[in-house]
Amino acid sequence: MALISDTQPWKDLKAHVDDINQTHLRDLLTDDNRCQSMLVDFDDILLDYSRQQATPETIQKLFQLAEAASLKEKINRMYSGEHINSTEDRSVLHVALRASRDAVIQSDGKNVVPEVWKVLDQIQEFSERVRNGSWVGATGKPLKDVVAIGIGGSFLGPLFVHTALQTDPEAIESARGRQLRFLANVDPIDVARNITGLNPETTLVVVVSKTFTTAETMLNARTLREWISSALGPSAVAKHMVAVSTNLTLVEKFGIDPNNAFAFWDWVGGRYSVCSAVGVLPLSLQYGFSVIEKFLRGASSIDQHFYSQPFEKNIPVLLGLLSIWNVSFLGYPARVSMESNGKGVSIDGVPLPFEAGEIDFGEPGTNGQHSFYQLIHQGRVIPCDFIGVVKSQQPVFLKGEVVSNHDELMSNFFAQPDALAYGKTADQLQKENVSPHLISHKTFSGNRPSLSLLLPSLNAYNIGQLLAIYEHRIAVEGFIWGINSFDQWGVELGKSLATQVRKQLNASRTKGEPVQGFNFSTSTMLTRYLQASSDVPADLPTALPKI
Ligand SMILES: O=P(O)(O)OC[C@H]1O[C@H](O)[C@H](O)[C@@H](O)[C@@H]1O
Repeated sequence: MALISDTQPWKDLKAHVDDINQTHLRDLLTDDNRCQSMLVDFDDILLDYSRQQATPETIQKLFQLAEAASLKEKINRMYSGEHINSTEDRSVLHVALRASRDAVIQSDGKNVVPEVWKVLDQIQEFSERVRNGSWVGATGKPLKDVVAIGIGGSFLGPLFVHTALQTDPEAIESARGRQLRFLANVDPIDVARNITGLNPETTLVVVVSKTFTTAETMLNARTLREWISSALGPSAVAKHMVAVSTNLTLVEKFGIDPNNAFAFWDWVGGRYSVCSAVGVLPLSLQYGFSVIEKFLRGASSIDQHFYSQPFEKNIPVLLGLLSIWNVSFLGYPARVSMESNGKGVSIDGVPLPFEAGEIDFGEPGTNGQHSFYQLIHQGRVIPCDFIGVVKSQQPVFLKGEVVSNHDELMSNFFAQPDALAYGKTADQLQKENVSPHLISHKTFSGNRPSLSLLLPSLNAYNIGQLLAIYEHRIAVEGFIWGINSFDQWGVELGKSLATQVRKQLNASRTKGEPVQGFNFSTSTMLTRYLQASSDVPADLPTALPKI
């Protein structure tokens, strides 16, 4: 049960922090050989990590750490379907979701690729029938709008891809006349926002839930089932609701025809499920299967790259190692992560004596410049990823402007990393005749790490690549830290406490039972809430948003 922090390479890196603290990015960036060695080119994607607080020596030491953590073996074990998610005794095979039809990927002695393609073929067929109007709603009208109900991994991945594709020329063409909306939050306001302007007669609801038990999703699903059946009669549900789940028994119990259920498997983690029917079904309904197949191919290209490239040229490995360096050695707390790596114990349950996992935030375009960049330039040190695209999805040129609108955007992409790295010294400011009382305010320390990822464009294929790069980076970090990036026990406690509150609210409203079993603060709040909302009927009548 050795921890990675007990190994020599970890200790060497700890000692190396002092060397790095003597450097400044301003100086490191003058070394062209160093910078050249920190560029990686793959399939027209360019990674530049020269603005990391690292020297080639740091990178070598990180490779030694990777060796001590048996990174290559762990990657191989993932691809070969071993149960690396040990706390749930499961394989971790989201790479199989985008493998080519003839690939062989085993889980529990069985090649899973044919099952994957069976569902993909089913999605292709179904989405084409809906899109070409041969599958119609209960009143004979084509279903042009889709509401995908799901939360967490059953929402965020598909939303990311949808957001990126919405402005892609090919995707726009194939989505003409159609709408895709996502209903995640359980707030009734979100139901109201979602159904505004939609007609049940022309709407298809896709219920997306790995377990088919998530409280928010199931309540939203029952709400939209009511929305459909109160408008079109209960038999309309069969034509207007389909499901994506690993639990097909519960899908049937809910009242959805098993023929209209799209399966996936317990070897797909919720957060890694966008390439399963979770994402592929709603996105194919909106954009057509052929566009989404390109997205899968992009992800697959990174899967092969991650599996086969040596570490020096391996984008997800480099990103993962640099994250480890920033979080566990330089002590920077933020960057990009999802629930996967927010752990306090190793995969064997040993408390970690170092920080693992980062806090994730970001903004598209220059929105960040106008909100939180002040903090990252002069306040806390927060390593940044800048993701840029060479070719805009929607170029705009205005006569008389100095540059195109995309060039304007990209000016910031190129400038910000240098602003963070170099900063601005008091000396420079004096030379510019800045008044003495403003010098300290206008000084930028610089030496703030970032990395840049330049993609050729943002079409479905590149979106798939971007997704897979970030998925695999998380895995690399988890493999090195020795944590399980594939379970999420940390979200369970809140859910079970909510169950206790739900029971109390029901008992108080229906039987007038006093609030009990909670601490002083929660009891006071709950009592206040119940008193102030005593007009909520005990026996709930059906009432949908009046919008
Ligand atoms: O897809 P479902 O079973 O409804 O789960 C939805 C979400 O629930 C949990 O909170 C998990 O932490 C997420 O990983 C998951 O994506």
